[in-house]
Amino acid sequence: MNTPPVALTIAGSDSGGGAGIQADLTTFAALGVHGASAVTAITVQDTTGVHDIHPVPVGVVLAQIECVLRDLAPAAVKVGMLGRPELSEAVARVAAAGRLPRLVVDPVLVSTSGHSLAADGVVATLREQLLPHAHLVTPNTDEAAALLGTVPARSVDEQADHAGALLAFGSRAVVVTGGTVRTPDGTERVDVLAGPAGTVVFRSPEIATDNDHGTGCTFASAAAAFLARGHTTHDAVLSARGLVRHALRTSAPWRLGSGRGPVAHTRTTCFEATPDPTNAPHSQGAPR
Ligand SMILES: Nc1ncnc2c1ncn2[C@@H]1O[C@H](COP(=O)(O)OP(=O)(O)OP(=O)(O)O)[C@@H](O)[C@H]1O
Ligand SMILES: Cc1ncc(COP(=O)(O)O)c(N)n1
Repeated sequence: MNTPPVALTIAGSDSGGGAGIQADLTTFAALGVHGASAVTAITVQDTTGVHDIHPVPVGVVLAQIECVLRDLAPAAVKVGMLGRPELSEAVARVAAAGRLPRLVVDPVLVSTSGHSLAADGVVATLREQLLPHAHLVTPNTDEAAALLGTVPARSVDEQADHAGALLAFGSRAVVVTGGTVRTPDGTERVDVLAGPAGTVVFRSPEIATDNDHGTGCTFASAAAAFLARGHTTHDAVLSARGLVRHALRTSAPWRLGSGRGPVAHTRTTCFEATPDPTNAPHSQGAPR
């Protein structure tokens, strides 16, 4: 049996298992990637919300990162909740030293349940210190607006403008997720990828579900896992969308918890076997 590629997630723990480290590790496992982790914070969290946050000391987070980098040589790294500007700065220093390969940055600021997951100053340190070293940045429309100091995109064109504007902070590619467009046939979900070779718009029908806690973490960690497996940025984004859509469809009828339930990370192993005609890019010019 071949040795699996390794991916490292630097993220917070979600005790409810829907987002954060728990979503990342189950997603890595579903994609045949060995998952290593550096826990940045322990959140007291369930499907109804975030009830408390206990930050892990910066030195302890760095020690976890160091020993994983030394021993396991990850092929890709995903960064989620950092929570504090001093931790963003510390992780950015490791990235600036060129030690975080194929770095996927999910700029986690607020949970689906509406709780702040980032203190003042995190937006500025992400933008100025971490983003320049990222291979791919995966903000949703609200996070993109916060990073740009503007209001969330209201159209696909504005979403594409925001993705392009975020590229100016120095990352190789940016995908702004979570746009919605109403058509005569219903609502579509739109993600816009901008990179060195142009802009690609992905549009697919919305999947009706209350179980969407953790979509952003699952998307970003799936993209990191596909990059670790050698996919191009465009193909990693396309496949990550496919995985999230499969997870949303599978869990749509489930009832887990009394709030917004988690997507079905555990049922994503065979999603590649099922071609998904609803997941295709709308325009060409893919970043490589
Ligand atoms: N109801 C849905 N139907 C189809 N696709 C969805 C739905 N909800 C989210 N997605 C997709 O999930 C992926 C993650 O994007 P999303 O914008 O939800 O991240 P996020 O807001 O950061 O998530 P989180 O809730 O974890 O913060 C994107 O590809 C997005 O299009
Ligand atoms: C530890 C942690 N990391 C990230 C999120 C964001 O995910 P969501 O927006 O789905 O709540 C979260 N809720 N908790």
